[in-house]
Amino acid sequence: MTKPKVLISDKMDPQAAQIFRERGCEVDEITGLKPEELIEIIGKYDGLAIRSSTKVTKEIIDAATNLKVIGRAGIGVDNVDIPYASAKGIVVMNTPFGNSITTAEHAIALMFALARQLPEADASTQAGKWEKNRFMGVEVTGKTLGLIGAGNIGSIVASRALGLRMKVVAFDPFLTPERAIEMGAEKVDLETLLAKADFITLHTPLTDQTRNILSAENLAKTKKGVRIINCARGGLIDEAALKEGLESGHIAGAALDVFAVEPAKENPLFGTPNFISTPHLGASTSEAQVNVALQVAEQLSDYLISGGVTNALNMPSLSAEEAPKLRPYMALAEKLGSMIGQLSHDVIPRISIHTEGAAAELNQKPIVSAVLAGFLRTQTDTVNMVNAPFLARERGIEVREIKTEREGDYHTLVRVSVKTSQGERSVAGTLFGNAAPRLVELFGIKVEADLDGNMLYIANTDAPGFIGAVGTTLGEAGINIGTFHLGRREAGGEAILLLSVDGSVPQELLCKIDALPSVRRVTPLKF
Ligand SMILES: NC(=O)c1ccc[n+]([C@@H]2O[C@H](COP(=O)([O-])OP(=O)(O)OC[C@H]3O[C@@H](n4cnc5c(N)ncnc54)[C@H](O)[C@@H]3O)[C@@H](O)[C@H]2O)c1
Ligand SMILES: O=C(O)[C@H](O)COP(=O)(O)O
Repeated sequence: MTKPKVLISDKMDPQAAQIFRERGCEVDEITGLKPEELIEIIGKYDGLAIRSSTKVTKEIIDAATNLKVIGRAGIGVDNVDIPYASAKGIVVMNTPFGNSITTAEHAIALMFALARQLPEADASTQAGKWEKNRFMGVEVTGKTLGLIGAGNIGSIVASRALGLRMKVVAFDPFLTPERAIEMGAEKVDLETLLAKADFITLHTPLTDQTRNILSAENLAKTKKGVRIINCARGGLIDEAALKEGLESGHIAGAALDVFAVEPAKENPLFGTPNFISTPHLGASTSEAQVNVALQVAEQLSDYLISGGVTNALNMPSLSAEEAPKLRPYMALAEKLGSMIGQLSHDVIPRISIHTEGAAAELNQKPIVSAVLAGFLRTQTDTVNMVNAPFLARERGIEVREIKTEREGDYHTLVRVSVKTSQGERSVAGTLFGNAAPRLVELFGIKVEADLDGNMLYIANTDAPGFIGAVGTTLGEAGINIGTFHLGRREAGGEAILLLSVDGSVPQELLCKIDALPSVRRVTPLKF
């Protein structure tokens, strides 16, 4: 097996490269690439490991013809076009916890820097001024800290603030009252937070809802003398309005680690009184960088080597332990999806995936994605497990999942049904020896077959001489039959024949078979 190739395109702890190599990947570390340089080389890589500097745009993704996975050593993935990566079937992962403590500590550090004007005091003292009377600070004890966003980082900030004897109020529409109590924070609406907080710290992602959450209008609602910290994302604060607030003295201080445009080599806020900045250092401690580098390398190599999926933003998780157990089911699911796709000539508004027995005890998401991938591959060859649910949604296909834990006729069974204009049609399969996918039922007729290579599906009326006629027709055309599987609803009634053949069957021969007495329909299949 050729080794998967990974590119590390942002500065990362050297342990990342070491892990990739130990786990069986080839790795190149090339940082500081311009977009056109990345486009030039990305085509040869299976995996891409990044931080926030590499922007994974549509153009990069289009050039990444072999790319299977993008791993963000960190939290924010706003530098990756996830919808486009999903549409192209590329898994996007991040490391959601590795740098949270470090970033929370940076927010607390900036809060103290603001409270005691540390950067200005340092600059003045080192300039030999000894301005003891110029720098009058404020205590944080007893003050109210307003958290906008109370997820991983926000909740760690809350715990540190409580240790400093601050009161914490939190605005987060997704924060449950129970979780707020557990955090020791008071859940409030944004208006209340703006009115009450002495310090405001932001910890949300940048979304359509959070963009400019501290707009000019909202900044005007803050308490006079408020101090604002942003270690989350540029774009959450209206920078021009912040500058005005600082200049007017309504805002007593602001500390930004992140900016609307990065790298922020120029920014109107620079030089404003009581303004402190750091160059997106929230995650920059040796501890956090080791954490995220190890995690991203482990996650990417797991995916590339064994199919394990952890912390993916566009695909269900699948642990490296689960992957070997699920792999034969995914193969079965994909074959069943493909079979029903190849045999459906209608618009399909609904697909139902029913698992029974052992299959029902497994993680259903990968099985469902595999069915959809198999089904949609008959319509597009750019589909895979990542983009299949997305494409199905785009095509208006309703997807239903049904589980029956008790066993039926088989110890384990996956059934795929589609709604057609003629009603519900289904195929079902099991695993032989817990490993080999096998069809056991087709359109309500029991028939056992391995679904492999080139096959022919023939629907016929059960009649003597039919099998011989098919064999002779294929034989005369020099087509060898590999396997032969028969099923029928009742003697003399609806029947099916599934054949595996060595090589594809040309159209004229299909027409000849179609013209044989008692044949109702013939369809070539490919697995
Ligand atoms: N400066 C840095 O170097 C650095 C380092 C790590 C993370 N970050 C950034 O910090 C941010 C927070 O990270 P996290 O790990 O805590 O994320 P998280 O997903 O754990 O928490 C985000 C919280 O924001 C809340 N939220 C979402 N929409 C909201 C809205 N409209 N109003 C209020 N709250 C809303 C969510 O409910 C969630 O609780 C992310 O943007 C991340 O990229 C920055
Ligand atoms: O979202 C994150 O994890 C932070 O913004 C860290 O970014 P960085 O890896 O570029 O320091």
